[in-house]
Amino acid sequence: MTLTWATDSQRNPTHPRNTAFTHSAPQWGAMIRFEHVTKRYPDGTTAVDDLSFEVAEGELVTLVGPSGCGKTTTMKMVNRLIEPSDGRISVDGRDIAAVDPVELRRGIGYVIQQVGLFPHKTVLENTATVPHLLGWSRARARARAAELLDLVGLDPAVHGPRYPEQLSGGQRQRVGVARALAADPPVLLMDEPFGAVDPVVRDHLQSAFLRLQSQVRKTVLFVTHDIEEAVRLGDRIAVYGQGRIEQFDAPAAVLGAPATPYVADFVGADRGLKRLSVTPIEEGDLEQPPVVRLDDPLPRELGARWAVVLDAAGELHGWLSAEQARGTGTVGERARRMDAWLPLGASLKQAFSTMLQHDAGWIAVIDPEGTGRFLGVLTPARLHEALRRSIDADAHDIARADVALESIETTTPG
Ligand SMILES: Nc1ncnc2c1ncn2[C@@H]1O[C@H](COP(=O)(O)OP(=O)(O)OP(=O)(O)O)[C@@H](O)[C@H]1O
Repeated sequence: MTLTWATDSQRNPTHPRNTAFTHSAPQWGAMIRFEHVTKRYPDGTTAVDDLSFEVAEGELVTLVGPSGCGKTTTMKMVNRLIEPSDGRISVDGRDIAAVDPVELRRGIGYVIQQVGLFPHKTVLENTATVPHLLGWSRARARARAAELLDLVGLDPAVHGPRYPEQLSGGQRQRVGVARALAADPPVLLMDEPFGAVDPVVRDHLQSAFLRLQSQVRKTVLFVTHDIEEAVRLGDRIAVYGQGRIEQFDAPAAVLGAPATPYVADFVGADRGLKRLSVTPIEEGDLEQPPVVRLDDPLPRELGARWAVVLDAAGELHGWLSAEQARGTGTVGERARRMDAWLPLGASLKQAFSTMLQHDAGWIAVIDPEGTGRFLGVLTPARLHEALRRSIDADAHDIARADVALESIETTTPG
């Protein structure tokens, strides 16, 4: 499949997604900028109060907070479904007050909880809606729609001809995402898009969306009231109090150093556990067990309780215990399949959950680039060390920031 979306931010080492535990503002260009934005509704409610923040190009920012704190109002001001009472919002450098709302919305995909698919149109037709409106030829719009369905994990041949009511809730949300992306908008607004599905489906949708975002690198504002979702998806998180942002920071920083007692309370006492979601498995976390090949003769002595079994191409096949190694024949005749594996860069939470799911004492870690190359194994002890590393690194960063601040204060004349 060939996609024409911009992916420059993917290669940019200063991009927020590529710099772990970013505390500072992004160095990449701002795509969405709020400057002193206030929204007062006619009945006197101040939904958003003097809000200023920036979202970098290709960055995914989650807006999280309790019901009624102003998240949806913030989001709807970006595509001018709601007009601010005060302040200025710009998208890609243009003050949106001066942009025709219809033109503005062409560059902004919008995904909401109740997907709002047209019931009398097929999934493929639904997905092709915006390209049609933009005047694309029928063939081009349908080809694009098929490509998008594939990208969100639906088979265009199977699901494309169906009607929305013939899909599950999770599948409908995927169509909603595909439809929002169909005209290739640089900006995506997502308002609790996965709020109406059960936790298991939600988990799948989040994983699928993260994979998708790593390919398409849209600038995303994502509203949720679920701190776990905010932490898992966001490059940075805006934690809302009443109409104001209490903290705007990388997930690890929000978990590691809540800026106010309100944020600490919102994040919850189990924030150490939530940290598992934002700490990736790194190569240095892996152990190197003995390795044998599928067509090797059984080695008799492994020198360990088990060994990893690779196929001729070096891809993970399974494992072999010390007892199984003692017979005669080839490794392939005795090896067991290994289902507990993850790509490098998956979160420690995924690692922990995979261990539990497969009742495995360790998990294999493979190359994330799709080659399937075996890199090493993660054990519970190493998982614990990785978690400690993450906490220590954060404490160190925060201490460093304090030192930097002190030295500015002490060296500033006057
Ligand atoms: N049209 C309106 N008129 C008056 N007040 C409104 C209007 N729309 C929203 N509000 C109020 O503005 C505040 C912020 O609402 P908003 O929908 O932005 O919150 P939210 O954080 O998205 O909440 P939720 O998570 O429940 O969707 C709330 O107090 C809400 O009652």
